Amino acid sequence: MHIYSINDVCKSFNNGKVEANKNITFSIKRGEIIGFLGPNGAGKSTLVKQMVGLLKPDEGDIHFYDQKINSNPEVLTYFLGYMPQRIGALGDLTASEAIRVTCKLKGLTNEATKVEVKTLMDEFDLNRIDKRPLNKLSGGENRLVAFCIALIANPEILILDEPTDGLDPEVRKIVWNKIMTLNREKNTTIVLVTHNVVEAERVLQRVGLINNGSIRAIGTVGELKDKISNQIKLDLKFNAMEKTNLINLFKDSSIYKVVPLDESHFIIYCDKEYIQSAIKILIENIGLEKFNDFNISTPNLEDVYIQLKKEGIR
Ligand SMILES: Nc1ncnc2c1ncn2[C@@H]1O[C@H](COP(=O)(O)OP(=O)(O)OP(=O)(O)O)[C@@H](O)[C@H]1O
Repeated sequence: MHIYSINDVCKSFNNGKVEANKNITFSIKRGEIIGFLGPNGAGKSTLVKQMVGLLKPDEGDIHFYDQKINSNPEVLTYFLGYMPQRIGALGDLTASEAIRVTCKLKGLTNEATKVEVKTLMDEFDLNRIDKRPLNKLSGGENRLVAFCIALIANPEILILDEPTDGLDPEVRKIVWNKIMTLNREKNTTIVLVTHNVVEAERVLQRVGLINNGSIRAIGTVGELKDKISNQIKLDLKFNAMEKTNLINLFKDSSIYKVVPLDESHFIIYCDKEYIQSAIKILIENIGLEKFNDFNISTPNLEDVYIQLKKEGIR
């Protein structure tokens, strides 16, 4: 049975001017780790806010097991841990106070609350920042507390909106490890939003790529990579003066897809059989001496993401 079923969900803002989610449909099985990737403003947070009952879909419906949550989000309270992008309401409390209050809201006894506060404060080394309220902590510290709050009472499903955003590499590793351990040992279902494609590729079992409010592709990391498996990638860094030259060289081609990352950094994607001619074109028209870096590789999930973001997957 699916833990979540999302059917044809649409959500817009500003009297329909901003279509944040358009006909979103997918389901989630118990014990999955699924993540949503997409550029800023793609509609990821809007989607998870509807899944946790903070927003109501304009159209379509969301079921948690067999319960429709559009009109009855309370059913989620005991099953769900949610980490929002920003902690607003608890900002005047310290980490331990915020954890304690959330334990009480979740119905834990005094004794269980005491144990939970101590366990989380110790596990994530939060005692060192417990003198200041959450709104006086750094962005990363604040997000770590938000992550801990989502873990309270060992929920069956965790919905995490950019859990590692702003965390330093060491803490990021701790958070990803915790996510994987909970999934492996307690079969916790994890739904997350992230911009970190490289880390996501290691952790996620299924990925949904969202752009302009729609799911553009959803599947296992392998399935998404298969969409571009016959491609090869040329990563070029060169003198910015050559930018126009390079764009003009390939602008009428349906064989080469040129993606600018910045003024002097470009990626060219093409099917494997065309790579030699791409190199020939570059050498003859620009010259090897103009390139600061030149790298050929097979594409990874990040490339699926880059292509989706810039132009859409072919
Ligand atoms: N409460 C709101 N009122 C008006 N517009 C909104 C509201 N919430 C979101 N939007 C708009 O809906 C679109 C989708 O926003 P959303 O926050 O879901 O994107 P996102 O993919 O989570 O972006 P990011 O990666 O930047 O967090 C954006 O254009 C955003 O400006």
